Formats: sequence, C-alpha cells, structure tokens
Amino acid sequence: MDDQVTLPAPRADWALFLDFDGTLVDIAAHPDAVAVSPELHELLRTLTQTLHGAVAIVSGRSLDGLDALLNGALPAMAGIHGLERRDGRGQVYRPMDRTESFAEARAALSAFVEQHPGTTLEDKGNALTLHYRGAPELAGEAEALLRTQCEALGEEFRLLRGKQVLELKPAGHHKGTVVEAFLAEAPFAGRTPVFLGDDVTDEDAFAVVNRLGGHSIRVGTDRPTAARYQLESVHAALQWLGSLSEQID
Ligand SMILES: O=P(O)(O)OC[C@H]1O[C@H](O[C@H]2O[C@H](CO)[C@@H](O)[C@H](O)[C@H]2O)[C@H](O)[C@@H](O)[C@@H]1O
Repeated sequence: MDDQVTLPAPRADWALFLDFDGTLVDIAAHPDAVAVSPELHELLRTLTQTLHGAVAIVSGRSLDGLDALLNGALPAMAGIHGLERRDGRGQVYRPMDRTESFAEARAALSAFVEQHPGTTLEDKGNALTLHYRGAPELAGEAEALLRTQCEALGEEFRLLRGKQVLELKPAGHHKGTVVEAFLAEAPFAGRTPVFLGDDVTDEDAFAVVNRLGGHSIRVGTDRPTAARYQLESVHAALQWLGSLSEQID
C-alpha cells in the first residue's frame, strides 16, 4: 500500500465511487448524528460536474437514508452495500422485496435492543442493522444473536460486519458487484474506476477496482487492506477530493 504522497494523479476520465460513513463523514455515536455540511453537498456537485456525472456514493445506508442526508445532491448512488442502486439518470434498481423474510429476525433484534441500552436497530426493510457503538461490551452477544438469525434465514442471506455494527441482508450483491453495474453504463462506462472507502465491506469494491486497473484508496490506516493507496482520515479524504477539480481542469 502506498502512502498519501503517492496518490494517483487525478484524471478527467475517472469514474469516482465514494463510500459514505468513515469516508465522507466522520463516524458518530449514532447513525442520525453524522455531520453533513453544506460544503460536502457543494463538493459532490463540483466533482460531478468535473467528471461529467461519473460520481456515485456506494454505501451501507439505504438510498432513502442517503437522500435524506444529502438532499438529493447526487443522482447516482448505491445503498445497502450494493443491494439497491440508482443510476446516473435516476432510474432505481431494487431486488425483490425481502422485508417479510426478516419478520422473525426483526422481532428478535428489537427484543435485544429493548433489553440492552446502548444498542440500536436500523431497519432498512431489505436489511437489518444492529448497532452496538453505545455498548461495545455486547459485541460477542450481538454477534451470536445475528449468527443464529442468519442461519435461520438460510443460504440466501448474509451476515456483514462493520464498525461496531452487524447487518443481515440478502446475498448476491456487494459493493464490488454494484461498481461493475455502474461501469457497464453511461456516464461511467469506459472510465477508470477509483474507489474511496474505509470499512471491511469496501474491500469487495477494492478487489474489483484493482482487477479492472483502477485505483483503490482506503481512508484509515488501522488494518490490512487490499487498497493500493491510503488517506489518513476523513479530513484528508475531503481535502484530497476538494483538490481534484482544480488538478483536473
Ligand atoms: O458503507 P458506509 O457508507 O460506510 O455505511 C456503513 C454503515 O454506516 C453507518 O454506520 C456507521 O456509522 C454510524 C454513524 O457514524 C456509526 O454510529 C456506526 O457505528 C457505524 O457502523 C450506517 O448507520 C449503517 O447503516 C451503514 O451500513
């Protein structure tokens, strides 16, 4: 992994894919507590202009959750770790609604959260997310619960781990598959993919971008990664992104 000094020289033919939490905004105590500044909205608009629309957010949050935070600043976005996607023209792609499949897991997780202060359930409909940032000592118990629920759901579902968070979602889509879906169509097709992310679920996208000859950039330096470059922090990522348009013009 190279360091920040040797980040790739920005080019007008890039397709830029950006993770959200831990990449564009600092991690906060609660999902609703992240600070999204007007400057971030402006940055996303400027990058989208510079790269002729080839900018997408690729997040674990839902599309609705992202829109609420970003005021629709970007048309192209992927939510729930690649499960749902909105393309550059605003067309939304969602797989079959599995909300009902989660009924039992939803009840079990709700009961857990009620009994364990400091934990939160984020219900995304097609995925269930259990946060334990407010009670990190419950990591083991939470993991055991989610494992049991995932086994009960069967092979069509997966358990994902993130930053003090565990998530149940349908299998078959991840951040790598959704980057490939964007790259198959305008305005992303034919461009060099560049992915910025911080979390374990971003590793799927790093692997795809590396295979396609693009640039993978990890935000954070605290664990091994397949990313070829690194930026130290959200602050460093925002500074670098802020300099791209000037460097490309
Ligand atoms: O793929 P991302 O955009 O990085 O989304 C991953 C998860 O991010 C959110 O949870 C994380 O950020 C929260 C706010 O800073 C923090 O409280 C939590 O501990 C982190 O795990 C989001 O709430 C999840 O839905 C996303 O899957």
